[in-house]
Amino acid sequence: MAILTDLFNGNFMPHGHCLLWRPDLLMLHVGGDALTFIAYMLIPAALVRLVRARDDLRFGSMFLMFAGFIFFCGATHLLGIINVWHGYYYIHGIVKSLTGVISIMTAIMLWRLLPEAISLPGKRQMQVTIAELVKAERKLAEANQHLEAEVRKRTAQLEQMATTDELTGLLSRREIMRILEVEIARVSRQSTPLSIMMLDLDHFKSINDNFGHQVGDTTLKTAADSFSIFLRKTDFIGRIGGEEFLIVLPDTKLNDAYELAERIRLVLEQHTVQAPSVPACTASIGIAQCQPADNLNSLIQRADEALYQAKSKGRNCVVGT
Ligand SMILES: Nc1nc2c(ncn2[C@@H]2O[C@H](COP(=O)(O)OP(=O)(O)OP(=O)(O)O)[C@@H](O)[C@H]2O)c(=O)[nH]1
Repeated sequence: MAILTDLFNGNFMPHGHCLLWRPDLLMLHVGGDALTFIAYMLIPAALVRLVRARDDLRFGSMFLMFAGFIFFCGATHLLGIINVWHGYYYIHGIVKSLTGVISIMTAIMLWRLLPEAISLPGKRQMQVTIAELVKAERKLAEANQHLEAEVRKRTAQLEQMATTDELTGLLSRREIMRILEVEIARVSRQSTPLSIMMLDLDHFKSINDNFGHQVGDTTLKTAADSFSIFLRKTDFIGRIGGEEFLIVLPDTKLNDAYELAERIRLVLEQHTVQAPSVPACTASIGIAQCQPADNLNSLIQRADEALYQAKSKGRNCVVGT
């Protein structure tokens, strides 16, 4: 209270040459310096916070120099207030000199950075660049989509090539064997019958030799078509060798497989005549029903043995085991 009274009655007069100061003049100077001091402490704090928060900030060291420079300016204003009542002119001088040094350094740094700062792209230029980037990105996404579609198409083609025999369109050897393995596993789980048919065209070599490879190819295709007519949707047929085919018949007992084989054999004779000069093609067929102890190899072997017997019996016949 005593200080406040002194302050306003004029007794608490400034130091030194300021003896003539009046209370209103004193308030004006002290108030102005105090506000400037507060602002000059808050600004560096904000700048330091900004630099610490944004590691991608350009000219971060310049911001820190500004922070230091403003801090020292604030310190001189603080000493300006203190020196009204005390005579710390020496300290004030040192702080002013430091402020001067850091101000000069900041100014030099600013001038050195100026060309780089001026050359930074402006807002409009940035907008143009962003628009170009967005356009390029869209084009890239389109190209990517196109590429993905192409890869999907090629993958489907490769899958098709791996599972299908190119000439006849039937399943490939690998695929029909894979299916047979699955069906054998199903037999042991569900105890349903499963039969297979091994079919080999007779004297096919002579067709090739007498009428050419192309006629041989056509015969193979026609034969494949004629087998397929008799098969159910649940049956599978594949080409497992040059003129050798394997038919997998789920849910089929040996007798039924035998009947089906006879029908296929008979129809083949009629279907494979391409021209009056080309003789009809016949087939020898070996069939086998899957037994509980069978695996892929043993089942195939039994059907193969039956086929061999059919060949030995004079061909164009069916043998079952
Ligand atoms: N045109 C054609 N011929 C093929 C193809 N694959 C294999 N061959 C031919 O099929 C013939 C098979 O001959 P062989 O193994 O002696 O059998 P085969 O003449 O039918 O005699 P058997 O089976 O004992 O009745 C060979 O001449 C092969 O060149 C093919 O994709 N196209």
